[in-house]
Amino acid sequence: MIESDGLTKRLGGRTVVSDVTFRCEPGSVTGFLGPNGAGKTTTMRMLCDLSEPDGGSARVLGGRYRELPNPGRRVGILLDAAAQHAGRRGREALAVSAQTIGVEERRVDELLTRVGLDRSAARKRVRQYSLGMRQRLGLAHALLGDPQVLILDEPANGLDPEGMRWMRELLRDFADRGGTVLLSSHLLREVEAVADRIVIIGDGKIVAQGTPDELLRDAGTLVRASDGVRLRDALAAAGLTARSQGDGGFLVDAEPEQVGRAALAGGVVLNRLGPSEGAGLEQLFFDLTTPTPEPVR
Ligand SMILES: Nc1ncnc2c1ncn2[C@@H]1O[C@H](COP(=O)(O)OP(=O)(O)OP(=O)(O)O)[C@@H](O)[C@H]1O
Repeated sequence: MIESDGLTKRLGGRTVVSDVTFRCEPGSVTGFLGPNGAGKTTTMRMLCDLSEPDGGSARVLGGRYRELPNPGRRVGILLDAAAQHAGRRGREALAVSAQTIGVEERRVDELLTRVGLDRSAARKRVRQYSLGMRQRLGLAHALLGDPQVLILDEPANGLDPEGMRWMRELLRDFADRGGTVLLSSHLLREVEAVADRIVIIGDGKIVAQGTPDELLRDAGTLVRASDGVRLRDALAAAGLTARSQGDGGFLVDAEPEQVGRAALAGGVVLNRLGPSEGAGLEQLFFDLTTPTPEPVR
């Protein structure tokens, strides 16, 4: 279990994480989704006690990370794959960590195989690794202590499509065995394919959270007319917030019935009216993380 309760952080004179609250349950993958600079890394650093919150609290497995007995055996963390010791060989780096947290050396080779680093890769120095290889090694570090919780910041960065699929399968399997996974990404597709729950952050604030289905249900109404200008005017007259989709279509922040009534009042003939499933999470993500939705003009 991971609990972020009102986490708040000020950096460089401004609030970069503001009142961030969410929970990640055992047996599930939670995707922490937001554009670059939204506050994902800062939040994760507070969860791992690498940064002191200015407000709120963070709990992992029921307590503060730093107060957990032998946290390396209970929580696997990958925050910055690029920051690993560049001068060490892959296997050596993992073996040092194993010794530090009291894990048998046998597990080092098991994990290298599990993350897809072969003998030749394991012998190379980390500075020769591509970002994708560093991610794999970072994940091996995170898994080394056979933890119950994984906290991973942009773990798919630098992986090719095959590598991303492999990562998703690994995380799915980890959660299916009862583990708790929190992974961040700025790419919706990556998160959508694996997450049971999605927490969307924009400009330091949680803008939406729920299962992918719940988020889609709340995504508004898609409406279209041959006369897009007239429809736009009718929506504006009803005071509805809408975003143009092109082709006379609009994504409206209201229920279909409200939108239908607005069109009727404006005498507009519609050729589509319904929940916005077709617009997908992509549009929702874009809308939610774009600071102010354009009003209809
Ligand atoms: N040490 C710092 N001093 C001042 N501002 C900072 C510092 N670290 C981060 N920030 C700012 O805080 C905001 C949130 O950054 P953060 O790295 O948490 O975002 P992110 O969602 O992880 O984005 P990315 O995917 O780009 O890493 C950004 O605007 C960033 O510029």
